[in-house]
Amino acid sequence: MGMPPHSDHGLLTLLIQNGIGGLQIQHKGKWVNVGTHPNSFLVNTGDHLEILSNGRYKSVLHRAMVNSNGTRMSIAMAHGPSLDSVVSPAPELLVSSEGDEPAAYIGMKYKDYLELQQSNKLDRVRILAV
Ligand SMILES: O=C(O)CCC(=O)C(=O)O
Ligand SMILES: [Fe+2]
Repeated sequence: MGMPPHSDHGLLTLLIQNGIGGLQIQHKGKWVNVGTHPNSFLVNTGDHLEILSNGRYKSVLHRAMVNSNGTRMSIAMAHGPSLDSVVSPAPELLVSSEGDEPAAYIGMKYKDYLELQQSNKLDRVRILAV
């Protein structure tokens, strides 16, 4: 099964793949193939890690391509906060010895974020870019 370009919600996603490639990440504007390594997890950074870290860790834009070499199977395990948590940049990261750093993201309840992401309104674009 293929998947259109998106970034994951939550902090981190752990992905197990069956050895058939097809996952690609966007790096410097180009789609790059991700290899499959046996007995390993692939870890994707998610939107809420980007928000919490005030942009220090960017969520990765990725997609899954189908191919004729075999059936690709993967299991993705998302990890995020509780649904009622408001996620915003960590206050500790907004002050440093060099002065104040502006918050680059507004706070939003995780549940509301998921509803927005799942709605058809955004056509599965990267929600942080909206
Ligand atoms: O097919 C894949 O490995 C991608 C899965 C994925 O990106 C997701 O479930 O969010
Ligand atoms: Fe994903």
